[in-house]
Amino acid sequence: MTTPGPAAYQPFGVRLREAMATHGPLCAGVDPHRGLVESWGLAYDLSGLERFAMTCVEAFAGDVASVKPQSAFFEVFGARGVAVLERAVDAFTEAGTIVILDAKRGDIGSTMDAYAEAFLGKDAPSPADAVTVSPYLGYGSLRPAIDLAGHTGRGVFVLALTSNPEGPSVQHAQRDGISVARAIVEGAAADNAEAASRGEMGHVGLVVGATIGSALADLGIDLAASAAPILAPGLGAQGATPADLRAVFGAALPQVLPNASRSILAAGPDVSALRAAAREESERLAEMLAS
Ligand SMILES: O=C(O)c1cc(=O)[nH]c(=O)n1[C@@H]1O[C@H](COP(=O)(O)O)[C@@H](O)[C@H]1O
Repeated sequence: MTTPGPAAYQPFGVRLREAMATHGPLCAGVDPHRGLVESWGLAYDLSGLERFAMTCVEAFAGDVASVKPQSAFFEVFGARGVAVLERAVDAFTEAGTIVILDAKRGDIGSTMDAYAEAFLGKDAPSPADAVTVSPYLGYGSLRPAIDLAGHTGRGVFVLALTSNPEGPSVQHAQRDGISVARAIVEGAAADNAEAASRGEMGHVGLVVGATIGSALADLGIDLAASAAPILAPGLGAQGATPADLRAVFGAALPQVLPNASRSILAAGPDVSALRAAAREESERLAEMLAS
């Protein structure tokens, strides 16, 4: 039997909706780039990494709807870096802040099963509320993570239309007149259908960059109908603005978690300044959504 995770309380989409209503939609990135760590006056070593991560915990925990630690910047320090990541994830979780771990995993189903257990399972060392996953071994290969997340009140965010310029070469490619990205969105919509029938967001989220311009319309993609929470990176450092969100997402805007990392983290290392930067951005985004 699967030991209930947060599902004992509420499904992921419901928890996320509540957190966004309370704090605004911003998902604050925790990306300890070397340049940022050094600009905070910290050494780029394990102690600097820990200080950076824990400053983010102090600034963001309980103040934003969700955070997204980028695993790569912790993995670069080996097992001890991953231990710092785990401490940060645990601290955010303890404060009730939703953690979307940006690990972008994806593999054949049997291996995906192990990744799912590692990040979302009952015995995971520091389970996240959701994890980013790559569907480029086929959407169906993600089944173990999608199902485990559903059973434990957690979520996945499936890459659909990424913010990088190389993305369209794969994601816009078509088979039988349907783009790869549209097939992924339709997969998520099918997995979220039950939640959608209750008027809720589902547990299968999608990653759609705020930088993609008119791609949704061009590819005939209906994100609103997917009932997917939509993680939208690309604000700030990658050039997208809050105004772009409205143009890109249209009717799906209420499902969008705009993500910004470097543009907010640049306000550190002062905890109050960092917290204020995140709050201001989240308020600006909430106002934009309401207008
Ligand atoms: O999955 C992601 O979060 C992601 C997908 C994508 O299409 N583009 C993208 O930038 N990201 C991540 O979002 C964050 C963006 O950081 P900033 O550009 O500093 O705001 C990084 O952690 C990226 O790895």
